[in-house]
Amino acid sequence: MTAQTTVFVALDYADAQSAWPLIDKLSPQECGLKVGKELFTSAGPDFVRELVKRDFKVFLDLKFHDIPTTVKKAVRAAAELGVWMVNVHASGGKRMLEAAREAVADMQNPPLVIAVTVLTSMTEDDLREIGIRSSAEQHVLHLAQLAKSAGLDGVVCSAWEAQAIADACGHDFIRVTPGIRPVGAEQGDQRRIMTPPEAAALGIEVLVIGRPITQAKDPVAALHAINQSLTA
Ligand SMILES: O=c1ccn([C@@H]2O[C@H](COP(=O)(O)O)[C@@H](O)[C@H]2O)c(=O)[nH]1
Repeated sequence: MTAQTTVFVALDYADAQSAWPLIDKLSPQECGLKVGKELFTSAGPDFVRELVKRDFKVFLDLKFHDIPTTVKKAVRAAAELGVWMVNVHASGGKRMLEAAREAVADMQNPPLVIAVTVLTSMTEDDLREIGIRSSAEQHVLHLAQLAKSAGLDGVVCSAWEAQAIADACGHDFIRVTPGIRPVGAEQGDQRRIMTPPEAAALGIEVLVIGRPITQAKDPVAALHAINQSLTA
């Protein structure tokens, strides 16, 4: 792992019981943990609090997307779990993004609040189907600048757009990139993908990696190999 690139393991398990065997073998020094919709819905807030208690940096990936008041309350509830980072969808608009920021403004140790731009599973054909005519990179940049102007800390994007975001939004605007695939790993439903060393070479702060680790024969060895590849 380089000084600035950290792997967050996406714990996309059905329930806490299925997730603990891997978590018990991991240390907060070698990775952060991402809890998404499936595991949070089944395992709940106490599971997240336990990860925080074990000193893991937790990215609670619930991608809130609703009216500003609802998002503000949801972000606050997520933040009070003690997590390191929470997120919302940038396409909820500027007032919604500002509400997300305001939700944690009075906290002593607020989580980072970031916005999802264009899902890494989406192609330009997918964007056209939902009425977006610009290229994926242009749309990601537009949403990243909107998130920046609303005072958010960074964005979820694909590694393909990471350099353009740093150029447009500055180097302290965090880029969180799923869609990371070691050479030979199955692409699955991801479309805008990059290898871990290529992404680290771009200085990307957070690499989110799920199935290439969790579905490996030896998930801990898979994580170690990825961390090694970042420093090679
Ligand atoms: O644009 C996005 C936003 C979030 N994700 C999440 O990241 C992980 C990726 O898992 P893999 O198994 O490595 O594909 C997953 O939890 C997604 O919900 C994303 O992939 N893309």
